[in-house]
Amino acid sequence: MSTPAPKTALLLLNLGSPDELSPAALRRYLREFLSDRRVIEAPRLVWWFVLNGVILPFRPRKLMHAYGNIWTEQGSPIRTISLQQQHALQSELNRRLGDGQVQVELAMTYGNPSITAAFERLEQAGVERVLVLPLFPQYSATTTAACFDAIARALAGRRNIPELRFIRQYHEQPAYIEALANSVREHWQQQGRQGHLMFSFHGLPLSYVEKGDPYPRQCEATVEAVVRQLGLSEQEWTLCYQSRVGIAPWLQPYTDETLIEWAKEGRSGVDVICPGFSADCLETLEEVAITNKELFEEAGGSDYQYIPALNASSAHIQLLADTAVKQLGGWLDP
Ligand SMILES: C=CC1=C(C)c2cc3[nH]c(cc4nc(cc5[nH]c(cc1n2)c(C)c5CCC(=O)O)C(CCC(=O)O)=C4C)c(C)c3C=C
Ligand SMILES: [Fe+2]
Ligand SMILES: [Fe+2]
Repeated sequence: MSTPAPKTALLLLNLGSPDELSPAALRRYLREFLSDRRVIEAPRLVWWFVLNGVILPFRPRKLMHAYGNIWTEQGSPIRTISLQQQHALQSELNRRLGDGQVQVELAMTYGNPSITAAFERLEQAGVERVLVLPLFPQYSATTTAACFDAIARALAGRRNIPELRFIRQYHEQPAYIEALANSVREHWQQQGRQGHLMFSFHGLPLSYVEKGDPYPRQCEATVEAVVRQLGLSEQEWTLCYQSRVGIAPWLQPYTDETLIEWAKEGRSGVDVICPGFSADCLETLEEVAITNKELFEEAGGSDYQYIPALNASSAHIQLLADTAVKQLGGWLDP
């Protein structure tokens, strides 16, 4: 009889969200998130004054209203949806590989459930091999590499660390492209098709890209593949970047400014999809689906629709399972 393979886990990572809807919880979350050097590259001393003197005293109160618009009884949507993804993926991997072959865990880079707590649970379960899947399809140092650093920090000082594999990106994976294209087609069937399809991605400071972050090239590759599948002409789609913070230039064109410009030009009818967000969150549900719609309509536009993220849809779970299984090669019982 051969010895069974060491126990294996799949660790899903997303960005994180405040624990509760209160200024104190928001401040705690923002402090952790915006203290990460992967996210903010400004000189430390300057940033310390900006964070403690400008951002933390004022932004939590402003964000209370934004989060209040999307908060549910279960809490923040990104956390609820990520938990649904974890459970659905656990069932799918049990079905594909057999019960108990791979334990699926969830953690957030910032806040809870924390990466440290996830590794503690895995250690208690006797897991010796961990495949890490950051739920960011397009690689960026600000997100994917921040996950890597957070894992290293969580394991620092441990005597026994597990064997690790790390998935860097899946922006061009055929199943991802197909899931996005199908979600657009389904939306068109159910809600009607608007004249233009906008792809809106979270932005990045331009200086990060100039220093070598490949993120925008990967966003472009995703969009090119999806529009090819949908058979769209150049005039039927636009790629934009949203959610900029601060006064430095970020990736352009900006989503909000583009929408206002279109509305002023008398162009109406736009479907917006956000392929970089694997779960709906503040930036999609509040910024894109509510605030940007209001901006568009106030500037004279009409017929604006948001296409939900892939979330815990069957197509999404299948593609995440495919991605994981491919990377688990050699780790499982034959
Ligand atoms: C200021 C720097 C920021 C960079 C760089 C950045 C990159 C980046 N972020 C995401 C995904 C998400 N960001 C979210 C919220 C959010 N992002 C920033 C700042 C930067 N993000 C802030 C300050 C916040 C908090 C809200 C706000 O103050 O506006 C979220 C949503 C979390 C939630 O609770 O729902 C996600 C998801 C990506 C993918 C990305 C780079 C590619
Ligand atoms: Fe962000
Ligand atoms: Fe935002």
